[in-house]
Amino acid sequence: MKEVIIATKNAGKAREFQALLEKKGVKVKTLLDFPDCPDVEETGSTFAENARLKAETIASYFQRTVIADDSGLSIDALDGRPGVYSARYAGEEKDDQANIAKVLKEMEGIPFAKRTARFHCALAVAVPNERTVVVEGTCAGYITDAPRGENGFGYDPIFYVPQKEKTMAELPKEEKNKISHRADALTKLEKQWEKIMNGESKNI
Ligand SMILES: O=P(O)(O)OP(=O)(O)OP(=O)(O)OC[C@H]1O[C@@H](n2cnc3c(O)ncnc32)[C@H](O)[C@@H]1O
Ligand SMILES: [Mg+2]
Repeated sequence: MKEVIIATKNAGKAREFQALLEKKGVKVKTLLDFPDCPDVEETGSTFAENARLKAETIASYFQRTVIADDSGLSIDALDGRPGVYSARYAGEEKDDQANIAKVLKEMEGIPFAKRTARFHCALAVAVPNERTVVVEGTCAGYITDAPRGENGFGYDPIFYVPQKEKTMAELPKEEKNKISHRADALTKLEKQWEKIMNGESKNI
């Protein structure tokens, strides 16, 4: 079975990539399998820049093809925040509960119709010494006024998906994986997938 390294230390993302890529017959390794792997500082100002930074650093570390995911939540009423700071919105500990609490506090009193938001996912595919490819996916919804559901990770319990009438955390994982920003971004790599798996990104 072919194998790909996803440059993430986020266990929630790791589970989703495992499920999404299993369907393509690809085995996923993540940085959770390589505890000595260096941390990459996310100094970019966009999801795309950060995804590229993570993918290129880790591809050069392993001298192998690596895919990185930089993602987050943009809320219109908060001028796009938490945005690229989604993981650390309430502090360096990357605490999902604290991040959710901070968002809900900032959204107090805002009516449902103005609680529009969007998940973003940038995926960067880096092959050592070749051109990096970056694609982006999104998923639109609304911020609830309280968390609901146990599935998923991160901001899923407060992200309401109107076409499902549920929060992302109330959806079974198979359902999330059909509509998520991550699934949308992966679709955009569909045509190049064979080349990526053969490490030929310059020909993409
Ligand atoms: O950088 P890596 O190691 O991949 O892990 P991370 O958790 O730091 O990941 P990001 O820098 O991309 O930050 C993304 C944050 O956005 C949130 N997020 C991303 N995708 C999400 C999803 O599908 N559902 C809910 N929240 C999500 C979640 O809080 C993440 O911590
Ligand atoms: Mg990160």
